Amino acid sequence: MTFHIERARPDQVDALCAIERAAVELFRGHRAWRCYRQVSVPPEVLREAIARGLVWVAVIGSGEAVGFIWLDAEEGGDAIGVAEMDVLPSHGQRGIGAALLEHACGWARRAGYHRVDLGTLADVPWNAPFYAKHGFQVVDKTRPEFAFALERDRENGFPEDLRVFMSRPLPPPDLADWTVWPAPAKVNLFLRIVGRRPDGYHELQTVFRLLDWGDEIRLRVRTDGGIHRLTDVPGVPEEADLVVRAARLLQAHAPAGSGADIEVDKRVPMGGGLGGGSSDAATVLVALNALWDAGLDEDTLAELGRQLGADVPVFVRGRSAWAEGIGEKLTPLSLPGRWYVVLDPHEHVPTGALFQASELTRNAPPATISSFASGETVENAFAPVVRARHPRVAAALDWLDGFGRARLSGSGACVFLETDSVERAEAIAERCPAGFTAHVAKGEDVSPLQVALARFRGVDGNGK
Ligand SMILES: C[C@@](CO)(OP(=O)(O)O)[C@H](O)COP(=O)(O)OP(=O)(O)OC[C@H]1O[C@@H](n2ccc(N)nc2=O)[C@H](O)[C@@H]1O
Ligand SMILES: Nc1ncnc2c1ncn2[C@@H]1O[C@H](COP(=O)(O)OP(=O)(O)O)[C@@H](O)[C@H]1O
Repeated sequence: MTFHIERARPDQVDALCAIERAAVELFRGHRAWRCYRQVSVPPEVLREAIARGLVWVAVIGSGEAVGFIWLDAEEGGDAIGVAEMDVLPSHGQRGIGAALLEHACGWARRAGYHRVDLGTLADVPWNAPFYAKHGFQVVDKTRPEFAFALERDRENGFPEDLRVFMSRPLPPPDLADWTVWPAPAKVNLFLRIVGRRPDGYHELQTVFRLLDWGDEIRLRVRTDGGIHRLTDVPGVPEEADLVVRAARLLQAHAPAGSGADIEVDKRVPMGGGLGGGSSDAATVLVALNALWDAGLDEDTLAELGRQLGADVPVFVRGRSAWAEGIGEKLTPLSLPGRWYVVLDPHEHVPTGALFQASELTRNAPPATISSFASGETVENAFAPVVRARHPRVAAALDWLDGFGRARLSGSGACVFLETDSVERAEAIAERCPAGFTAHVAKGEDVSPLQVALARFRGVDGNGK
């Protein structure tokens, strides 16, 4: 039987939960059975992992998913964990688990991770012995990174003596092959327009909150100077794509012959006010600067970014920030830990046209960081204009307003609500009306791109 491995889709969540339930049946009679029977994969958490590209499925000819692997980046640092791997018992013994494991480890290596960790059972042949065959070694279970998992085991009554933690070191990524980079989305926690420059651009004040969710950019260095985008982005021709424009802009500063193949996994809605295109461009600038050994400093990269779009510098610098000017004068902020329900009304709002709207308030009195921090300043100058012109966005704001204070991000069309806990954000997202799409994302002070860059730098220790 042939199968292939691909990224899981959100509509496969139920099928994957069913695979997990079926796989657990193999533990009947084992000491872990009682615990496995009671605790199952939370679908909403799995859905969030799928949205972050951390789940892969094995699919057979009929299109049926028969196994999956789920990586968990929560551990932080240079390691990534295997949260779950299951294959339908009816499809066991066919190398599907091994292929899923290799696929996920290959991705982790290309993303610059140094190690894959997992927790499993010592005495079950398809657990620890299987992983040992695939390069994992038992490690000290008192290591701090396993404390949380052990605590959960205790709560769930899991047989602690049979629990082992295993690690597989990953070789450094081959920098001449594909490498994988995050391009996080942002929301604007408020947005005020305080003036207009002679060139027509608007002076604004905003707070950019970077998120832990976004697009994925894959890069493969070329030595013939070619810049090629290998994936289609609907509505964006190759030459107009900000990833291609960013690479070309950087080329002038890179060693002769520097080129790249580029793949983009678009997850962030385009023209949604979440800065997806700007973030893609920033990721290309930052990652190719490292891969090409171009040696540009952050200020120079941010200036190149500004030439591509007002929102690009914040993604290059990679800190949630208070912004002024056209969005390029940035003061990093350390913001409280918050989660966001981001609602996509599936509407395209043209940024340029909104900035030209005659009814836009463009002479607001300047706000201060303290008025923002006190919660007094949360409005978005575009919101009344977008509400009046785009009824779908107005409907999304009204629905989300039912749970708290909904806000527009940037010039829209996406709207969001800030919450104190991931559980509350997920509970709201679960109730998302048909016709809108909800995403749950965590606010980050430091961009996942900077975290990835640090991982890659750690690979050879010389700043590459
Ligand atoms: C409104 C914001 C808020 O974060 O975000 P989005 O809604 O795009 O995410 C940004 O200011 C958008 O930045 P970005 O999308 O990079 O804008 P650009 O490509 O530079 O400009 C698009 C058009 O918007 C207008 N523009 C943009 C920024 C600015 N400060 N003043 C402007 O007048 C210009 O007419 C420009 O032609
Ligand atoms: N890689 C890209 N991803 C998304 N949009 C892109 C890209 N390259 C160019 N664009 C163009 O930039 C526009 C704005 O994109 P985006 O940054 O996603 O939204 P926003 O500026 O509203 O936050 C899109 O409508 C698209 O035409």
